[in-house]
Amino acid sequence: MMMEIYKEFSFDSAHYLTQVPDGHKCKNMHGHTYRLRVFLKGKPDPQLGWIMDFKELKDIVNAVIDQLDHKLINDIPGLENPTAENITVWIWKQIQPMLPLLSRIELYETPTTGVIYHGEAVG
Ligand SMILES: Nc1nc2c(c(=O)[nH]1)N=C([C@H](O)[C@H](O)COP(=O)(O)OP(=O)(O)OP(=O)(O)O)CN2
Ligand SMILES: [Zn+2]
Repeated sequence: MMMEIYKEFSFDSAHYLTQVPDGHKCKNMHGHTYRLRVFLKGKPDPQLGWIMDFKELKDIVNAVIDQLDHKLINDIPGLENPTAENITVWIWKQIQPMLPLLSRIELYETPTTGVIYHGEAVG
């Protein structure tokens, strides 16, 4: 029985976009309360009755989010142009090696804007 589980996180960060034209509002430093949903896909273990312990998932993702929370994201190597798209791929690359069942992440930059990413197909 295949299922998806998810856990939601949030972090508060500052950023500015480096590649937008002069005059674009996002060239100015500003902040967001980002919301992140991390999805895992798999079959529940018959004994434990779960795909993965939410607590274990929380600890893995929080260790990565701690690098972003209350930071200027532009200062982080690889995130010099921190669009929602680039932050999403960065988070995926950080957590995927520890989460083999990772199926999708969703990053919401505002209540009305976000990115959904399924990773790159292997091969
Ligand atoms: N494709 C993308 N477009 C934009 C990004 C992005 O990361 N990817 N980022 C920004 C800004 O950083 C910021 O998110 C502003 O976005 P916007 O939706 O304009 O935010 P508002 O809060 O002003 O939106 P309202 O719906 O008007 O309140 C811009 N674009
Ligand atoms: Zn922004």
